[in-house]
Amino acid sequence: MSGAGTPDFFYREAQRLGYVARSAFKLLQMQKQYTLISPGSTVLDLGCAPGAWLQVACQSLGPKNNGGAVVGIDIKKVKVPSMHCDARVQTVCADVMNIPKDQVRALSPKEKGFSVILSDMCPLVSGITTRDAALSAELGMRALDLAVGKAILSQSADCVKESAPSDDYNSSPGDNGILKPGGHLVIKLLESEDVKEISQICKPLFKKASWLRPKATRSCSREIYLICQGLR
Ligand SMILES: C[S@@+](CC[C@H](N)C(=O)[O-])C[C@H]1O[C@@H](n2cnc3c(N)ncnc32)[C@H](O)[C@@H]1O
Repeated sequence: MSGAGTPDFFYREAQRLGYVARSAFKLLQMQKQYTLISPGSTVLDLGCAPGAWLQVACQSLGPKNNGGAVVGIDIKKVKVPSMHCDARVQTVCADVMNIPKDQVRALSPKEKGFSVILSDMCPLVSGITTRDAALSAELGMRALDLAVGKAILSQSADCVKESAPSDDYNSSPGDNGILKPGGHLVIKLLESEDVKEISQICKPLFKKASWLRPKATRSCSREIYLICQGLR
């Protein structure tokens, strides 16, 4: 709903087209601009409730005989929407900050990892701008850690900081990510100084990293998406 209590354009469109939330239009715009999901993609959707991105991701896989899979994780229990989703979509209720990486990998087809990782996770907004941005950056860094693994992340973070390895990214050699080479990663963040640092960490890891503020973003929101394409 819009601020005045009247449904806005994207809310009405979501209702008309059978999407469970207006956020569907954010992923639809990303698909149109970047074609992140293709027939046969294996998609991990972090923070998937209520399920609009699950719907768009499944639609983007095309007909069932193209194969592919969509796995959603949310701290809330999510029922797979009946519209626009099929048996290729499954959801798991878990805290992404705590679930072991191997457990997430085990959810991918043949445990081979994912070709697309989407994070639309956001913290419960307190209204304290710096606190909300810091929590959002933590969720974003966790998505990046799941994607590329702490080993690679610590190297890239050290290059950015030009300092000793950060304790946050201490790694073991076997700590690999679950995003396949060539894969794509989307991270939602709330604007702050931290987001610049996250994009600096991502740039050398991917062929391309760009920012997008989708048209469906509410004007009062500070959210912005980092679109990372083609894991090296
Ligand atoms: C903006 S909503 C996602 C909307 C979703 N992309 C859609 O289109 O339906 C953000 C979600 O992130 C989830 N979330 C926040 N922190 C999380 C965490 N640590 N683990 C799992 N989910 C989390 C919230 O429960 C919430 O459902």
